[in-house]
Amino acid sequence: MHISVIGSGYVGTTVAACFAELGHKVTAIDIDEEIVNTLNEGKAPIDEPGLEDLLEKHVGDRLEATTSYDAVPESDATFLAIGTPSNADGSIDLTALEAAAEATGEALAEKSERHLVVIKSTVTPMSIGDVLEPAVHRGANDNENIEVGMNPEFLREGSAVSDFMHPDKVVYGTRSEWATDKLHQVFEPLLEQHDADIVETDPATASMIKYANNAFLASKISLVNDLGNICKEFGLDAYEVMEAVGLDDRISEQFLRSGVGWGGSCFPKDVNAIIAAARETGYDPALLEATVEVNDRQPERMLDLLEKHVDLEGARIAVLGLAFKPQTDDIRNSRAIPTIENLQERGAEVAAYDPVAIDPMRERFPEIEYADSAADALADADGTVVVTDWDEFAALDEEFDAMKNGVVVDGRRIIQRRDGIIYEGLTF
Ligand SMILES: NC(=O)c1ccc[n+]([C@@H]2O[C@H](COP(=O)([O-])OP(=O)(O)OC[C@H]3O[C@@H](n4cnc5c(N)ncnc54)[C@H](O)[C@@H]3O)[C@@H](O)[C@H]2O)c1
Ligand SMILES: O=c1ccn([C@@H]2O[C@H](COP(=O)(O)OP(=O)(O)O[C@H]3O[C@H](CO)[C@@H](O)[C@H](O)[C@H]3O)[C@@H](O)[C@H]2O)c(=O)[nH]1
Repeated sequence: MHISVIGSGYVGTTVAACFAELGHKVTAIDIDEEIVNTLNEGKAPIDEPGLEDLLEKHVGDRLEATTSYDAVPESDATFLAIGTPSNADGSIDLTALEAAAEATGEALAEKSERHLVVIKSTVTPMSIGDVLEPAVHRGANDNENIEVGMNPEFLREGSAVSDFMHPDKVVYGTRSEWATDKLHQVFEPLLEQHDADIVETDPATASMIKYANNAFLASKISLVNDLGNICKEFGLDAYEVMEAVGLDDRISEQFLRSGVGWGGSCFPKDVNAIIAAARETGYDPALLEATVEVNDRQPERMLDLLEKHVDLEGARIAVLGLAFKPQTDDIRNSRAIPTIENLQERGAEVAAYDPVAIDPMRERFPEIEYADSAADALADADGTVVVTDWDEFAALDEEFDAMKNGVVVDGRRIIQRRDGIIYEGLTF
């Protein structure tokens, strides 16, 4: 099949490269010329394990990038993977996606065969029928050959390629059997090599499945953090407790790591978006609001623990980890951001370190010190907070001896306890 993928960010680039790996011919379309040029050199515009290998293999052969929508009508199906950021009130901003949907429609106005336009972006259920379908049809001058479907994406950053190639489920949100068959043709090569559940439903339900998935996972972590805070008050180790709880199949051992909370480009945006969409109907989503509240409190709790040992006014505090999770340089909604802000409010001087995410954080906080290594950040520090669970932090040992005052507050349970440090786990 020939597939056009509109938007070459985290999702679009991964999807385009993986579709090519599955044997499809792919045209990746983005309005950003720099991204398009990078892709056409066989390089990845984002840092994801395995992505560049796929691009090197397929660019110039099955995969091509362009800023033009000309290839859209020549393709058999079009996937839209455009960002859906948050508005100030938490609702999603559909401006960029709506523009791309309309441009896709325009490119398909004269097409005489049926064509499926698939929303890959995360969008609230009502926005498909209310905004995106009308945008595609408006652009296409109501060409009746054009149909819109929804295929939510569940990949995680840091393991995007592997997650895409090994999904638990593939969701087809369509309005016709023809569209379901078309989506199945796209995913057949993947499903031949990997056994995944197929969910066939309508577009609005498909998009709600995505929100319910993320809201559930974020709430699971917030619940574990709430229980973890209680464990800490009782002098108990939440990790020991949750390891046993996770043995219950109904709960599962995944996403039970308590600590400084969840960040990234999805959980905060998506939980707030579904809260905002629910409120618009008049419903009060009390549990999801608590999910956000517990998460917002964790960085402050970490600093309260630090302040039990160190007067933060004028103190030098090492912040280990800036990315929202390991294996990525993405700092969007990283827990490091409220941690640094909070340290600054309490009068501390910050010495920050991350193996890959210093450059993006420098744009957000140009005024703080960035160390070249964890050891440099720790040298002469009055205290340390651990925000991201990078493996290299687990290997730290005598580096702690260079601290002025060896207080370590571990927000991810990654640091080995040793003589010479005063260790405080956030929930253990
Ligand atoms: N990042 C993830 O891990 C992830 C996982 C699952 C779902 N999602 C969802 O997928 C969607 C995309 O997320 P992302 O992180 O890839 O976004 P992103 O911001 O990284 O990428 C979006 C891309 O779209 C391009 N673009 C904007 N307008 C365009 C237009 N009119 N035509 C062509 N290209 C255009 C931008 O230049 C950018 O490269 C969002 O709805 C997000 O919630 C993201
Ligand atoms: O037990 C855990 C697991 C995760 N986290 C934190 O949760 C956040 C999100 O982690 P993760 O889910 O691994 O990364 P994302 O790339 O944000 O992926 C989520 O968001 C994507 C975008 O919607 C979805 O596609 C994925 O299925 C969903 O896991 C990170 O800050 C993690 O540190 C914890 O605190 N404890």
